[in-house]
Amino acid sequence: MSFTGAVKAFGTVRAVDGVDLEIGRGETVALLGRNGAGKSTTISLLLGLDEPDEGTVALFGGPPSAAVRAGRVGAMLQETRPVPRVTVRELVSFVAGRYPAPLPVADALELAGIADLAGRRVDRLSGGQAQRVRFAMALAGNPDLIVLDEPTAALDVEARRAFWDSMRSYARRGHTVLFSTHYLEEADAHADRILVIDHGRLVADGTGEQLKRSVGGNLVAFDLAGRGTEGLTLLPGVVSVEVRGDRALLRTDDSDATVLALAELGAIRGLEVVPASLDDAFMALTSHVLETV
Ligand SMILES: Nc1ncnc2c1ncn2[C@@H]1O[C@H](COP(=O)(O)OP(=O)(O)OP(=O)(O)O)[C@@H](O)[C@H]1O
Repeated sequence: MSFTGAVKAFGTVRAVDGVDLEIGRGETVALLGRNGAGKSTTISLLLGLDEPDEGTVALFGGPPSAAVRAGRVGAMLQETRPVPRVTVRELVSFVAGRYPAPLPVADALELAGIADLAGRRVDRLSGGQAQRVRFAMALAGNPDLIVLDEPTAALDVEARRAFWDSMRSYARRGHTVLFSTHYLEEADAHADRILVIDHGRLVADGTGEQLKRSVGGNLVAFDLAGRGTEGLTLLPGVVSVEVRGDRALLRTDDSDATVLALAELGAIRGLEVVPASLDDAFMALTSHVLETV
């Protein structure tokens, strides 16, 4: 699949703002971003539910709508209205029947971990169960590509684990998987490749390790104790500055130099130096340097 200079705007909001992207067959890719970053809009373009205002989006070498019509794509989107009075098995069978070479329904239910719910009515399921039914619907056609928009949003820890196991088994069969998430840990644990999107732009593309390395370093935190944040971005080593309550968090690629400079300023109350975590890496990629508060 590819995006070439893709733009999608809603009024003045550029939800997708010039994205260039290639994803190969068999990759498991996470689309990572905060609320409103542009993940769902990217997915809509990919599925042909929306047209780009500029640029192009291609899926299996043609327009997304053609790939979807040919049954090559399965999707699990955030909002799907429950269909009353049908059972899980009926619903998944119905979806499978619209594809040229579907999985046996029992396999789709098994893969999604809901074999035991087959006879239950879909409008009487818990949020987590309904989520897994949507996953079974996405798998049902045995598509080459499966697209999952925040697939674990309604799941508890146990169900999440089961979900990722299922997703992995599906990916191991050689299928391409693209999922969106807010959680870097999830992306790192379950994707070969992470695309970080912020304000509609791709700000990083690589493995979890690569992301950590590219924005690594340390975090130096201290109590502001009422002082301002002016000039902190200019201190040696400092890459970005964030303020949480009365604490300043400086991301630095030279913590020794940063700490020495802070000491000279007398700004060492509650000083801490910790290695940047994956979450810090994500913050650094998607938060903007604060000059002042
Ligand atoms: N149909 C629409 N009309 C107007 N604005 C929209 C529409 N769809 C999305 N937007 C705006 O485009 C931006 C990107 O939204 P999008 O839903 O793609 O983000 P997201 O990363 O999926 O967020 P979330 O994690 O909250 O689902 C947001 O500012 C959103 O308000």
